[in-house]
Amino acid sequence: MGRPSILLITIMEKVCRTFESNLRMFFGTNVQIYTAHGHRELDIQILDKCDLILVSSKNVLTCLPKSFDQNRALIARRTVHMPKLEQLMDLAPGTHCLFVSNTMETVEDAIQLLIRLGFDHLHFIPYVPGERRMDLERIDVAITHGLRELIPETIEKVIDLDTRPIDLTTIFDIARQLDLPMEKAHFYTAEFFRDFVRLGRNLANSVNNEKRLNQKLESVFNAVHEGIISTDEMGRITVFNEEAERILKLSAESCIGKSYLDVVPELKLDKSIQSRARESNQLLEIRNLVLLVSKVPMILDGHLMGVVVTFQDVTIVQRNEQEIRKKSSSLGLTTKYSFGHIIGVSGSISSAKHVAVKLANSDFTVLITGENGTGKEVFAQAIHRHSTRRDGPFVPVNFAGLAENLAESELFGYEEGSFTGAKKGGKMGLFELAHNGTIFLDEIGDAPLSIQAALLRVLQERQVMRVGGNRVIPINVRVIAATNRNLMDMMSKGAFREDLYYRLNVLPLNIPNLRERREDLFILIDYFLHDKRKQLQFTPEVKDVLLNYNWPGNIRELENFMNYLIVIVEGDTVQIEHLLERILNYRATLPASLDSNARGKADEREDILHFLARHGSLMDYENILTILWNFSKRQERVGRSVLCSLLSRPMSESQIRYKLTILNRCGCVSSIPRKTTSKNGLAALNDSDKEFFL
Ligand SMILES: Nc1ncnc2c1ncn2[C@@H]1O[C@H](COP(=O)(O)OP(=O)(O)OP(=O)(O)O)[C@@H](O)[C@H]1O
Repeated sequence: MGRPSILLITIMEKVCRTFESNLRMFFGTNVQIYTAHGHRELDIQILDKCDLILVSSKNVLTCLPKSFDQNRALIARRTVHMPKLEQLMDLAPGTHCLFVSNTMETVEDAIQLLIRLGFDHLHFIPYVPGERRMDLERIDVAITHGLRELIPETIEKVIDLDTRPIDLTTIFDIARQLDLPMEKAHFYTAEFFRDFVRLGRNLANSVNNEKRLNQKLESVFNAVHEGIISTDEMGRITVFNEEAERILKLSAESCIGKSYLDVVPELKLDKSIQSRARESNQLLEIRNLVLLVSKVPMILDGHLMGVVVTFQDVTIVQRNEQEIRKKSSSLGLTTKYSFGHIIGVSGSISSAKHVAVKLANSDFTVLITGENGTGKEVFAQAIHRHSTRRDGPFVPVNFAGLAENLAESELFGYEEGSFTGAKKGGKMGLFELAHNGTIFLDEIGDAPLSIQAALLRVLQERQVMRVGGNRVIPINVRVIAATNRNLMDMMSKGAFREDLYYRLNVLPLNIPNLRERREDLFILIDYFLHDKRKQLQFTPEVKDVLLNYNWPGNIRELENFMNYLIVIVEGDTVQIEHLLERILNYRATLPASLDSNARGKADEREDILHFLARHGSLMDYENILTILWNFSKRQERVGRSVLCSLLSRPMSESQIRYKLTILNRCGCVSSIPRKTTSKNGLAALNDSDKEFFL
């Protein structure tokens, strides 16, 4: 007996080839295979002699001769090429898919199979060219099994699932009918299941990726300061973030999955769903609140996927705005100074300026050190103004003036009801206020240890949590800290955290004190006077005193002193008597040699002359000393007013007072308080008037 024979009859040649290769894989050479396809005449002899006729569809049967015994024919059940299905997985629910084939039977059969395989979220539209006219306008994609040529040209996106192979059950039917061995069955089944597993794995991966993406999106939604509700195209709620829960006082759990009409019908989303138009900043009254609402329809590949609604409580928006406005003016969130305002030509200030410009070009944390009033804040503002954050806020915080119990809520803000006295609606912290700008932590050395720990956390994590809150708020701020204290010293005493110090001291900048740049003194004085539109001259003596004063309050002290002079000087010249006591009486440091006995008299004389010359005109000193010498010869002492009257070059009382202080300081003149007689006749010591002698 010969091999059993099968005649394959299909309309398309491609289908015939696929069937042949499917049967070969399963039955190998155990069957004789004949093929017939298209509208070519059928070889009746072959039709008669074959044991089994396998046809691709019922339609084909109608083409066979009437005499043909239909019991010998088998209609092939068809499956789908599994890996090709992946292309359908990216299609959004509701996508309009034109399913294209050559017979309606094939189309319907293929659609049924896809729906059974789980693609029931797609909207399939059967299509056989020429069968009926249809509007192809709303079609998103055409799907076919290997018949691309039948797809209308107007459709751009095409998914070809390839010719459908013979289903496994048909293979088993053939084997049974022809009594064929099943030895290769496992190849076919293995192939089939391998594709299936691969498809499943890819599907699982994409499900996992989607899950991860969803988790990320969820945390983004929850970090946002606005309520967010998202629905699908039917108006069913799919997202309900934490802020939405807080504003509407509803739990996400009780809302998700429900129609928005059952939860917040006031949103009136039907209009957005129908019109697909976005609506921004509508004021809606919902659950006794006035909300500022925006609705944005989500459209993907021309399909409405749902609507995203964002909203804020208007009272809070207004309060925040007011708070920001208030803060902007009271805290001066805008800067006053730039590098142009930093006056001085000395080497030390020029090099500090030079370094600061470089620091401004980076975004790292800066630690500015320097004495009181040297201009640390001026530098901080100039750095901010010169940086890429110049359009953002500059928020100064002074730790010296911040009470420990309020520091945390001031810096990080608080939520409503977090402590007694907390404002309704909570409050934004200074770090939040400085978002996208610079925060200036002034007098950082005065920050209590508890706040140092909190600051360290913020600097490390770049996010804050309001007092009494449970969500983290990401912040993007540049930190500039400043101090006049010796942080190293404080660290060694445990008063300043080492880890915080190293977080702050990324870019150090030291501002010189005024004593280190005396050459800038009169440049600064001119600047302040010019700024106040005042012209003042300084006598050489006054200049000398000012140059020798130690300016412990630095530029701030100098600026205040200029303001004082502007008020008290009546003419246009500053005389010695205009100077403040503390400046006048400042004990200029004597040369070390004057205190030492080790050096000879000549050296000593030289040093004294040098010292006197630095504190005024030597001729004036000579004039005073000559008068005192004449009195001393008679063993007499002399008071300031008599001395004044005897001078050949006139000097004012305060000039005399100053000169006598200097002479006294270098040991050339001695003084004792003058004895006066009081009204009751008793002798009294008058310390304000002294008598001088050599
Ligand atoms: N180089 C400068 N040029 C002009 N004015 C300056 C300069 N430096 C400081 N000033 C002025 O000196 C005053 C003190 O400056 P600033 O407040 O920046 O000092 P500070 O070092 O931050 O002081 P503190 O340590 O007390 O906080 C300011 O009014 C400022 O106008």
